[in-house]
Amino acid sequence: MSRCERNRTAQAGLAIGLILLALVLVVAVAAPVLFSAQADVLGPRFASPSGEHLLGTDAAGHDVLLRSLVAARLTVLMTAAATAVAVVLGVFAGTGVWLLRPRGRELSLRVIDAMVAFPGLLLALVVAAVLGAGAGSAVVAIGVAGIPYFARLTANLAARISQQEYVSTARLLGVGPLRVAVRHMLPNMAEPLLVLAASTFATTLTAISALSFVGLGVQAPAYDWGKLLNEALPSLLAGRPAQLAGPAVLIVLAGLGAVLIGDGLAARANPRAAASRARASASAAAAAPAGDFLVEVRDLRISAGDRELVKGISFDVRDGEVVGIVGESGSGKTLTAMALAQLLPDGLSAKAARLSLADLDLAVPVAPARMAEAVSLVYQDPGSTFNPALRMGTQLTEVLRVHRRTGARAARERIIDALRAVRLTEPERRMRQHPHELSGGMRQRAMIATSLATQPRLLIADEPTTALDVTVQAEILRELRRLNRREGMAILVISHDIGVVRALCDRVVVMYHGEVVEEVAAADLTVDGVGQPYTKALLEATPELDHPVKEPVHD
Ligand SMILES: Nc1ncnc2c1ncn2[C@@H]1O[C@H](COP(=O)(O)OP(=O)(O)OP(=O)(O)O)[C@@H](O)[C@H]1O
Repeated sequence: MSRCERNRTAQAGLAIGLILLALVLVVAVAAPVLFSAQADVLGPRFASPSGEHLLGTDAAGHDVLLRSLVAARLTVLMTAAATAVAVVLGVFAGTGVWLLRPRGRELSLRVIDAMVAFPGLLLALVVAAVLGAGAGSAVVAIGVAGIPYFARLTANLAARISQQEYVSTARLLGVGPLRVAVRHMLPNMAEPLLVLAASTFATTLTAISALSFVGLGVQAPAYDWGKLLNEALPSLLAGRPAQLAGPAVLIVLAGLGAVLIGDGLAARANPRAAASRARASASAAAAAPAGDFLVEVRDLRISAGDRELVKGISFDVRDGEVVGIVGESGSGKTLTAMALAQLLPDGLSAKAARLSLADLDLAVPVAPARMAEAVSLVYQDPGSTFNPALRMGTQLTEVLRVHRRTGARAARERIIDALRAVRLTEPERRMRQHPHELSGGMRQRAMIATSLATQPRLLIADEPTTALDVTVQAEILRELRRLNRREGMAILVISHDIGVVRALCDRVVVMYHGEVVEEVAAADLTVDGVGQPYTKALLEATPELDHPVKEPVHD
């Protein structure tokens, strides 16, 4: 079956699932109102199916069909409650795990893994036995047994989403972990959590019914489908299966509906396609600005355990200067920038003889609010820079609202001004749009605008044009250069493309295998001007850009 056919089948399944579950819900709502009294009327015992009693009667003389329909409400309520316990507490636990420090997180994940490996129904039986038989304890027991599954999924999703650039951006902006979790992470987990919730509804239904069937769930005179199955057992053994049919068919229909909905939702889940990459190129000349060192890096070493990834590099950035770090993939450019932004991934450690930004000592943890004032980041992929679940306006104004305590209206006006400054068209409309409604170039302009909002001393641009269409690249580079001139803000540009850094930068640091091999003025970036064979090879592999970036700036 082709992928397209599979998708169509899943969508048809979703529609059937929704219809089935809707029917069960209608029965659950209406049947107790319409048939409660009739379902309690006693007729002949063990009557066979007939026009009067379509599925016959039970040992006490109750109409089996009416009791099955009436039992829908209690069964669905218990199932929904137990599912809600599993979802809410599981998501809470999984998010909490992500908020812990790495060691606590690791330990908690191992505990969750062990609980997932423990059979859920066995755990539920233990909990139900401890709490005593009853509908309430069945809900708690089955709900508790479901918690580890949601906790593990949430923790795994949180680990993945926390690597997204919009989360790093929020962290750099000083947004607290709880707010990051609630605003930026949970909305992006909704889809997989919904899929798991739908299939959990089905397993919870059978588990709740199983508990009532073995006598640990609903107690007489109340009844759910599991209890009706229990009562039908003697009839089944006596060769009268009809009594079983009502609850059994309804359990299957409700469970099938939930499973089909889960499958349909899973098929609709549409993982974001990786952005296509293109290469930029450029040419021109620039004057090297002078001034005090804004950034000082001395003997910076970044390690993963005992593996050294950045091996004692040193360089400086002056106030107002545009410095490029160039080198092939894996040479340590991004890690160097992340060390400067204090955003190194877990498991990596940095030490340096000196690592400073203006008066901030970056070798020790700096309060996020101060970091947010000092550094801004522009990432490679403008598609993943923004949270897809939030409107542009909400996220663009976040930095001002969190740090400057700026009111919503004033923050909006400032950001609209900033969007105008980076020449984004129709800024008011953009604020109302979601990230996917903007082109890559627009999103990158918006990112640059928001990174200017705190008037940072240093802007780190990590491959700012790599993911953009080739026609947009030169525009964005020109925009960065213009802002550098106008705002006097220093920029550290990370790129594997020597053409980009030559076009944009005053000075270039060339990295190779975690070391600085050469530092050279951008004006000297010619095959004859550089000293190292590695830099020459990079230059020889670089095409020229048609449009100059360092054109005069007229503002
Ligand atoms: N979290 C991590 N744990 C372990 N190793 C890592 C981690 N992040 C990066 N590395 C390794 O560190 C080295 C430098 O990575 P870095 O991302 O700084 O390279 P880069 O020069 O920016 O490359 P690219 O242009 O591909 O992003 C690479 O070998 C990479 O595999």
